[in-house]
Amino acid sequence: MSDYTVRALRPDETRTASELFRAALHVPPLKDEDWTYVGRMYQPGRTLGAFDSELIGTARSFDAELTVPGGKRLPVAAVTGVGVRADRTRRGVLSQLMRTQLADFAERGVPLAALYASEGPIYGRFGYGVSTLAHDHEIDPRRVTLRPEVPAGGEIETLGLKAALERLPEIYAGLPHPRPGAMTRPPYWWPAFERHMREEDKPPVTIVHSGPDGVDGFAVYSVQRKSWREPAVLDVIGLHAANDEAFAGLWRYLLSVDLVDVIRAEGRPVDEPTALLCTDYRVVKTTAVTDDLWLRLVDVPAALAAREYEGEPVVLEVADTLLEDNSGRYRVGQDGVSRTEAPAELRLGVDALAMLYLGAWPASALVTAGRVQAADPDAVARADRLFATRPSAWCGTHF
Ligand SMILES: CC(=O)SCCNC(=O)CCNC(=O)[C@H](O)C(C)(C)COP(=O)(O)OP(=O)(O)OC[C@H]1O[C@@H](n2cnc3c(N)ncnc32)[C@H](O)[C@@H]1OP(=O)(O)O
Repeated sequence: MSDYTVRALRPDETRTASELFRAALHVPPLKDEDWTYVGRMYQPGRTLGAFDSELIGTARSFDAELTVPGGKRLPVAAVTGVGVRADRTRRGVLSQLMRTQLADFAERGVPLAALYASEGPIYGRFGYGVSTLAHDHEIDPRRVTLRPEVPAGGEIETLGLKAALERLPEIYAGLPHPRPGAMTRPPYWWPAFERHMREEDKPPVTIVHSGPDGVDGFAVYSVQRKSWREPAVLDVIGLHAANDEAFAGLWRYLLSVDLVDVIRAEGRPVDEPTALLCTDYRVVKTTAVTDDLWLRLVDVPAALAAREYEGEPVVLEVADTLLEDNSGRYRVGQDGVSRTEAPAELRLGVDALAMLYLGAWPASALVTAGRVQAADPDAVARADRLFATRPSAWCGTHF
């Protein structure tokens, strides 16, 4: 028996939860003036607290939608704000918070949950798997020459902080986000973005791209230089483009900003062709390949049925120790998904299923790593084809 309880927090308790979470991340508590807007990111009823004599752990979530292969958007519970007090870790507090949270998502019929992980070993045990990957790039802009066929791009408008905060929610919502893993940005997301924008020493700059049909892309960046003796770094905080002209136009601008020694663009899609814009492919260095979004299939049959597939069917046997209703065999094919009594061809945990689901990992790689067991070796190539996706999965909305 645990000597603590877990319950949903009242609105007047969320600031204490924020302080606990920030302390767990080694950052100071928010000032009163910041809390006035940051407090708005707490969706009512969605912050859990673990208590013994006082609050010792917390986790929260907010509602959004996630694009799945084929283009449908499914409800997703975006999980964040997870922290346990340093003097109460490794005694099961997070596990209890995660179990309570997942049971709540399942009861409310939310098919997916997702998060960004602070560390790799934490969330697999709760059924989350790395379902999108990202590249970190570093570019020396002085060495870049764009290839002659790169589109000219359209008009660029620069927005100050106030205008950016007012206009970006609508601009983001108006762009197509076709990649599997793309997420909507509901009102509960934007206060954290505002906090990030206000936190920077040098206020970030927003540029908006317009083509013949109006606004079709934007980027947010900031330039940091510790002293005049040190290199100036332009950090691309976000870049979303609806078409090739907008992608080229935004990069043309970023590459032309003066007094910049290094451009860093972290967390970009793995198939984004930034290097292909340049005459010298090597000037765009990939400095890291990282996990982007971790996904959890809360309702396996609903989530499997919502995406599209191509090719011959496979029979998967899924094991889910936390949400037992998900366990069982599924025939997955381009003609649909159904539960089946047919023999299992591939066996996997619900965390490995999340890694397959958006197409980030081929089934064959998961078999090689022992994450999927192939009862029928022929099924591996079929699963590779069935779950493959283009363009590559990417979320690009950190929370
Ligand atoms: C989505 C987000 O918000 S990401 C931010 C997550 N928060 C942080 O990283 C803040 C700092 N860390 C913490 O607050 C805590 O250490 C937490 C939340 C990561 C873990 O909380 P705990 O209450 O210690 O986790 P709990 O005791 O339930 O651990 C469950 C299991 O996970 C393991 N585990 C938990 N955290 C870690 C970790 N960081 N590294 C490796 N293993 C871990 C435990 O050893 C335990 O394993 P076992 O079941 O085999 O014994």
